[in-house]
Amino acid sequence: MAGTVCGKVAVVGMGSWGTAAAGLLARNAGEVCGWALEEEVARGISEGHRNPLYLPSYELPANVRATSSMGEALDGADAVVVVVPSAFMRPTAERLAPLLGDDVPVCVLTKGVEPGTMMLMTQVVADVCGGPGRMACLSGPTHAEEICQGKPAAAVVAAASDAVADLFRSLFIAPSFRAYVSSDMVGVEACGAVKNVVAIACGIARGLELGDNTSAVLMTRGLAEIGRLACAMGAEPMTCMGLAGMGDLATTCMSPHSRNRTFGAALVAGETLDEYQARTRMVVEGAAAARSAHELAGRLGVDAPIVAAVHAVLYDHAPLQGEMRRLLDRMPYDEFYGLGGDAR
Ligand SMILES: NC(=O)C1=CN([C@@H]2O[C@H](COP(=O)(O)OP(=O)(O)OC[C@H]3O[C@@H](n4cnc5c(N)ncnc54)[C@H](O)[C@@H]3O)[C@@H](O)[C@H]2O)C=CC1
Ligand SMILES: O=C(CO)COP(=O)(O)O
Repeated sequence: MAGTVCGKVAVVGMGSWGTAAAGLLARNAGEVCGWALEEEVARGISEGHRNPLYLPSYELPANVRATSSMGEALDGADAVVVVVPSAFMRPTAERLAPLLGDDVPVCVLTKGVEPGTMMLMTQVVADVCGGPGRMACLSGPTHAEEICQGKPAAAVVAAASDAVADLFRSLFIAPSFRAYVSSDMVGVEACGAVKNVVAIACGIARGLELGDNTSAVLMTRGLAEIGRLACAMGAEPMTCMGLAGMGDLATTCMSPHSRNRTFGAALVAGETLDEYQARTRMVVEGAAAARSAHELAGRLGVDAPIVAAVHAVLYDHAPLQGEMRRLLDRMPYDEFYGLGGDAR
């Protein structure tokens, strides 16, 4: 029944995931008000209950509206969900800061690492808006296209405060959407950012028609790499085995809905990142994450060969086949090296 958890939730960013998330939240909040960059999106949702640019076939519940005024979206909100692409997180947080009440809880759905600072997305928002204790993140295998169709899915809400995690769990839970809880914010966010890089590698392999064994190897060794990086950042190892790690890696590497995987295949066909993003209007977070994850791996002394290969292809003009060859030519060491296995 609408409105049982809280009165108003603001959703900042009405792209694909913001739109689908608003539909979930509308079951448990009295009112959901989205902030959309595009006037046309705000109008389409408020007047016709559809987002004309992202997932236009999805009819939003009647208690969802949208505005291009951040002040109007935030006015009287009991909770805020932020879901703009990672590149716009800091400027968006700067707009949010003067409008956000001191104790209003904030849940970030964006996946990425800020270049330069190497902050995770909740850390960026807390850095600008203050109140790290009110922050949460939600991550997992949640392609917006399938959430809108009511197909079963699940995610994990991580927060330092149990009360904040419980609030967002209650806000997101729906008959076909399960929301688990965790206190490992670093683990959940690190997994969500780095799996997008592995998905680009899987897309490249698919474009090169390398077959299902290759995809499975990239996913499995990618998960080991995610584990090494996330743990070096302070994550709990088990988080990588969960919805934000293995779960999201699987859907992003296998699903035709994945922008990261599709972009990898498009690269093989000769399309550039800018061309792909302009054509689809959608964000490929793994491209930016490849830069940050590669730099983080260097800073933390973590072996991350798949991230390095994607980085080389995207930013050093390295040939795709050559990077694949380089990965294959590496000496295989202990399968769980860096994760409790021997250093041999
Ligand atoms: N689409 C999905 O199924 C899922 C997406 N995510 C994550 O959610 C985040 C947002 O992605 P999507 O909702 O898919 O977006 P999208 O790719 O569908 O749309 C792009 C979004 O960027 C916004 N935008 C463009 N320029 C902007 C600016 N200057 N300032 C603020 N916003 C601007 C657009 O208004 C639009 O909302 C990403 O981090 C993505 O990885 C996470 C889970 C699922
Ligand atoms: O994070 C996602 C699914 O959980 C979205 O992945 P893509 O950005 O590759 O579509």
